[in-house]
Amino acid sequence: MSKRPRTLDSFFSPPATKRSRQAGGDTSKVANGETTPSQLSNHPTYPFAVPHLPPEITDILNFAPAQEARIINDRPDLDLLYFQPYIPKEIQRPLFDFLRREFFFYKVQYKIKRGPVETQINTPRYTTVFGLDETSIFNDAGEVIDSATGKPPSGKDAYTCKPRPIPECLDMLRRLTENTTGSKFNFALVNYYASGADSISYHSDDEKFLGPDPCIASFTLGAKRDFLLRHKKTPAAHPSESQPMKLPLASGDMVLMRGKTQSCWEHSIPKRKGGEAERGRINITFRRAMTKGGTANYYRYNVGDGGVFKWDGGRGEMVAWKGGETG
Ligand SMILES: O=C(O)CCC(=O)C(=O)O
Ligand SMILES: [Fe+2]
Repeated sequence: MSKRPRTLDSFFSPPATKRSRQAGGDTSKVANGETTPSQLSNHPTYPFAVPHLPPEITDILNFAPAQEARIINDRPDLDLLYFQPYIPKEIQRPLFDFLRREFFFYKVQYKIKRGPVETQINTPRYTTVFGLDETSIFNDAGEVIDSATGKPPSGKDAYTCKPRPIPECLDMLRRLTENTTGSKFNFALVNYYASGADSISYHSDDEKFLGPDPCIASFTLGAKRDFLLRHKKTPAAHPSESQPMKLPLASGDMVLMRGKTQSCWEHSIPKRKGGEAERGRINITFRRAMTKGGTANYYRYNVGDGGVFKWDGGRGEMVAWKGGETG
């Protein structure tokens, strides 16, 4: 476990002593009815601190997975575990509301060049990311250090992005997922699909920096959305290339994609008109990146260089965060 990123919660958090309710203080109920200031995860790379999950959620999250997994491996090269659900029913909504309210999100834009043609891409969903690949860890002061030498990576080994530790509220789910699956994860990617117009097009998460046959755990909270899977094109033209498999992912569900799923299949969340999708959906994927290239890639495409967005409960939408107040 020495190579896991640290969350620095004890370093930056207020003391855990119980106090009476303070005006404007960040409070959460405890079992005996008293309130205590929420503990916070913070780091110089965060625009604002992220509270720990309240005990009403953690007490029940500890019972996850709520159901045993169904194995889906009856199509060529496909290997999935499908937990319906993984997150217990009582906390699906509170956990969705908490994560949507407390995270900072981004709307990443970038250009791709195919031959002479440059195309502007506007990512059709909100994203955010936390984690650090296997070559480095966070020390107790929150600095990135080389996993082997304990020194800050420098020269050609230095990071050009600013890696962020996984906040405790997500790290608890990461640890549970490691226990359930026996796999290790050092990255958490978060997508927020605000409406049916938000989507992710067909792709596979088969980058070299994840190593061969990566194992990826993918959680749904909030609105149900269809998850489509199709086999990549082959000379044999499998029926699974033209007839995608559809999993209607509901709040609390988790799909573990493993084996040859990434190398041989693609997946997507297509756009949908109206209905439940308008209520918003959070997707969390836990992954394990092996090289610095993975860290650079994940921050480029999930944080980018644009502004911060934060959920505005009054307006019921993500709004550009002005800085200063942490809502
Ligand atoms: O939202 C989902 O369920 C899928 C997200 C996904 O495929 C990705 O982030 O790579
Ligand atoms: Fe994906």
